[in-house]
Amino acid sequence: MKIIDAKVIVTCPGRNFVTLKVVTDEGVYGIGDATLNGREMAVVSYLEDHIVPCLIGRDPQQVEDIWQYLYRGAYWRRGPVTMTAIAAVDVALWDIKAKIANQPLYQLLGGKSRDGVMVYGHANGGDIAETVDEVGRYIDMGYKAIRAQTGVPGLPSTYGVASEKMYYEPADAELPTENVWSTEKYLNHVPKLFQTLRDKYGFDHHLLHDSHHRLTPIEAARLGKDLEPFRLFWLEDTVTAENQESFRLIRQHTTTPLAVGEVFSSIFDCQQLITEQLIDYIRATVVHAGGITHLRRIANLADLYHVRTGCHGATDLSPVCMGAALHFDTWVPNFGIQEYMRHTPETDAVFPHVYTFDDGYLYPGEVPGHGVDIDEALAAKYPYKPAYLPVNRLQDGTMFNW
Ligand SMILES: O=C(O)[C@@H](O)[C@@H](O)[C@H](O)[C@H](O)CO
Ligand SMILES: [Mg+2]
Repeated sequence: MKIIDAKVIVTCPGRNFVTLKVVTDEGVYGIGDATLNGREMAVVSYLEDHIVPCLIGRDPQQVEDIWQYLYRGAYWRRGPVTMTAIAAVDVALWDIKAKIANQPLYQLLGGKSRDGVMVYGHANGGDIAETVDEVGRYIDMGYKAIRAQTGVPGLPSTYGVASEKMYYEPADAELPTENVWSTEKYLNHVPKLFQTLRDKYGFDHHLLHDSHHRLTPIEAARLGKDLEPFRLFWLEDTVTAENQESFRLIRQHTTTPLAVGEVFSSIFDCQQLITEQLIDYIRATVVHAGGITHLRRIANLADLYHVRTGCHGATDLSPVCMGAALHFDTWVPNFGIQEYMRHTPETDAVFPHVYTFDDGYLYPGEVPGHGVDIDEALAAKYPYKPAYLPVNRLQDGTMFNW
């Protein structure tokens, strides 16, 4: 079997997605997500100009060898653009391999470790009252785990709070919008949200929160301690994790479980966090961390250190990524939870899929492959539309983390 074509499909059904379709001489094809929110066209070029020419003529069944070729052969290793491009190839090849085997992808990874994949949804509100109502709505939809994000008094905007409740889309402008941030206001407010949530709903549901890279280690330690009475499932992205050692300080002060890693692109981004047990959940996912082949390596390392998976699953990761991640989640022994920020009906129409949601769990489906396709004709109706993620400044104008 040989790869005879590999095309990059850019579509924007409400937001941009980049998809790689790998076609073989026997008619079987596989698809992979290559979406990097706000930097999509960098991955398009990396694929079209530097990877696709190297794929033509290769045997698509050599998933590992092609991964190694694209990683070691790049010379300039790692980084989000490189690893997202490699991920798209990897997922497409796993899709082909499972179709050839006439098996759902999870069977090729080692079979089911669980029937359903527990997911968490995103409840958000402009203030505590609205956020509490939104959490109630997710409970009514059957979710066992809900992330709660609320507006902060005195701040015009904050991460994770949007007018559109079901489909949060942060890439909101053709050039980056400038948000304003105050850690002091945020730290004073968030504990009140979780106090109110626990008072109203008790402890029968998992609650999660995302600080979105905006704290220093000692601030993260303070927030973790303040939230301990509310027993969060996890507190996410407290501190940017380029300096993995900085998580030692947080760990010394709080038992609130820590999650990090949605921006990680390789095992080296989290090796110390995992081996020193500085985190409880690793958020890396198939589309940005080198595909299933590399994510398995991360999960296997994490398993040795009691760290569980918590794959990223925001709206800007396409249904192709979600489908592949669900097969990974169905297999991985040290599964924690899967993020599930739903896609719009427009997006779902471009990416027909067999995965289903029921009572707080996602199910990958039983068709051969990862169970997601792309309607190329429909995709062509939605041309690329430049969109940037916002940037963040402190109230004195200092550039900060978004
Ligand atoms: O945990 C999350 O889902 C967030 O951190 C994301 O919404 C993130 O902001 C986006 O994926 C960025 O494109
Ligand atoms: Mg996050």
